[in-house]
Amino acid sequence: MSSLFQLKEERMKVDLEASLPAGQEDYAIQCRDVCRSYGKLKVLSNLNLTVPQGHIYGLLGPSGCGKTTLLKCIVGTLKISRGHITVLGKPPAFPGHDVPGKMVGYMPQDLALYNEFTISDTLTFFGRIHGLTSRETQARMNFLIDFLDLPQKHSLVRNLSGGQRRRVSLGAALLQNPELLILDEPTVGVDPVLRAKIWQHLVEIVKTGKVSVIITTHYIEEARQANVVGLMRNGHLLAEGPPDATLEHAFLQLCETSDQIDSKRGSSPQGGPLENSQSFESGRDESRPILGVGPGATEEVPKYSADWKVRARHLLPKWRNIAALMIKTMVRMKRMPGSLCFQFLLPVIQISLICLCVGGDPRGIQVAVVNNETSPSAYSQSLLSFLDNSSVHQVPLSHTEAFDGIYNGEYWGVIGFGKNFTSYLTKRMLQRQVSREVVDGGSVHVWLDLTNRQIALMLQKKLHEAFQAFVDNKLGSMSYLVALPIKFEEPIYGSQNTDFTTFVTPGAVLSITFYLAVGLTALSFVLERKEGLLDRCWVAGVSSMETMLAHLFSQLFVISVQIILLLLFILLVFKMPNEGSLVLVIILIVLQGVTGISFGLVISAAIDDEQSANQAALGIFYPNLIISGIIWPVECIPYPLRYLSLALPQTYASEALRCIMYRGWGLSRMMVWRGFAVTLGWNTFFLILATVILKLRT
Ligand SMILES: Nc1ncnc2c1ncn2[C@@H]1O[C@H](COP(=O)(O)OP(=O)(O)OP(=O)(O)O)[C@@H](O)[C@H]1O
Repeated sequence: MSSLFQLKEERMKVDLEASLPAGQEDYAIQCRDVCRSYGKLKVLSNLNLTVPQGHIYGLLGPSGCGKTTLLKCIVGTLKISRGHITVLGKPPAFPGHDVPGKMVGYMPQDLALYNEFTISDTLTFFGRIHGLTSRETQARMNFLIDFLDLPQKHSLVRNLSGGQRRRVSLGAALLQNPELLILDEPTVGVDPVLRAKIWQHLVEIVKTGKVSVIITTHYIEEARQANVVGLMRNGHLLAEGPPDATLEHAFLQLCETSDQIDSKRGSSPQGGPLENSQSFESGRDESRPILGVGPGATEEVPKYSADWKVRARHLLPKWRNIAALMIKTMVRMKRMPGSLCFQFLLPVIQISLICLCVGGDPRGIQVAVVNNETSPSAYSQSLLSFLDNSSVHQVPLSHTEAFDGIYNGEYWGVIGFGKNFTSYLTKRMLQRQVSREVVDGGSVHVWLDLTNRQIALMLQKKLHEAFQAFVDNKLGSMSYLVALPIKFEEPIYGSQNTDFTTFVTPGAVLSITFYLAVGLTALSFVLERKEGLLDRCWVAGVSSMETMLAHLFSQLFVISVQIILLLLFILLVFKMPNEGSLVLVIILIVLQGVTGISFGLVISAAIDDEQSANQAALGIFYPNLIISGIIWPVECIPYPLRYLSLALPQTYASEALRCIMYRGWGLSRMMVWRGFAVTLGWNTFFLILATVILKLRT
């Protein structure tokens, strides 16, 4: 076995050295001592690989050996923990270098296509990102549709078969005629005739010497058409060299050897299978492939540094990419009208339900009335006639029936009048000194079921209002003698009829806008990341900043429509007062929406799957809603928790919105600008946090 390897090693070394020039710039890809782990799992271990310029490099290896991980490191979507990678002469993501960008065509293993797009939309989108003119895109599209045997260009991706989708994905990678093609299993699920055609195309384009290809495949017969083949196992390259008839045999033998070694390592007490990598063959450096060492494996990797101006330009967002992403979002919205209507109407439905169901006066409350006065002209009858009938439903009963009823939960209160109520009340007005019995007999007696505080408070309020109306209308000039010695003057702000709905609405508007923005952002980003779309756009040259800005601008459009509908409803339909500047109201709500978007970005940066993202969004929903003083005033929150409440994004913002709408205040008031300042502070914090998490997680 070892003699076979030695023989092959020497022959392949000669082949490669004969066919490849030695300059650094002649390598499309160079990987030197590359290591990458997922947590404790070491996936790439001191891997060395060289893709010569103008060659097809076939990467073979059993499932799970790290091929996809290696390709992700090469395109730069994953950072390596150690080692060096150069792609077309520079490290991936080097400032001013078009990798990621139009120099690479990347076909990821996941299909990474927008399901709501047509084939034409898909290719147009990637054409825009690569800066192709519409004529160039159209010409390439016609060629690719014909070459890849794709259905009508107006067919929706979601209606295509698995193989057709894979071909569209390959088409997107080939679109801009890149210098380097990185293809992760492009021929899975493709019929043999088309597979042969794809390989023929790859062979043709590399013949120009300007295009290089690295391709992973499980089909050994395909790999024979590559110029160089790399055999990978357990995170390192076992062999690298030109393919020949014994390739399959060698590969199987290498895998078997590696299996035996793995089982020996597995039984050793020292860590996982890849940790002890020195003993593959005694005395052999495992970072060097057995069958051949790609040219330049031992070369020093040069240090790369970029001018600060190039770095600064590299960081600036490209409007072309932002526009392409925004058009993409608009096209997707157009293709999902149901979802768009839901996004527009949901806030209106929510706020309408709040205005209709929260904070209003209870209606039709059953109250037992025990009136021991029988005369129709008695004061008790007159007083009861002033009681608001829509809220309080009076049920005349005997004393026993009334108390049986309230104990059985049939009535919320009992209103009782003594048989001398009228004469005692008159005495209270006319006589200078009255006995306790007269005061007691001239009072309305009320027994309440206080288990429902809102109903009890409403009954008290309605009785006070009825008594005041009775005193004002029936007792004439002497009325002041029985009036309460407390007088509420005209309110400074608000009106006598202000109900709890008025308090709740501004906070509710802010929290609805905030949470919808959180949910939609987190969900769309998590799904796009899960489906590999974010990575694919990134490899096409779209930066995280451009993705975030494009999402922000598109989402602002949705938020604007939501806010217009919300304000129309609360101001015109539910007649909420607005004494202040409508512009300030709109700006504050929009800023809260942006805070929601930035928080959604944090969730999507930190979390990979939609279930966990949903849990995170739901997990903070109720605590934040309750502690922010939206449903119930902050003044009721116990102290340690109140400090937390004041730090939350919606507490001061809700207060500011109430001050603008109900007090007519402007930005010169601390309670107003504080709401804006806290909102902007949270915005900045969330955006920085999302960027940091994204950077740490690549
Ligand atoms: N995001 C991740 N988090 C943790 N482990 C991962 C992650 N992605 C891949 N792995 C693990 O890394 C190892 C290599 O995976 P990779 O996808 O690179 O293999 P592969 O050679 O491309 O396999 P296949 O041929 O089946 O596509 C596997 O053990 C896999 O479970």
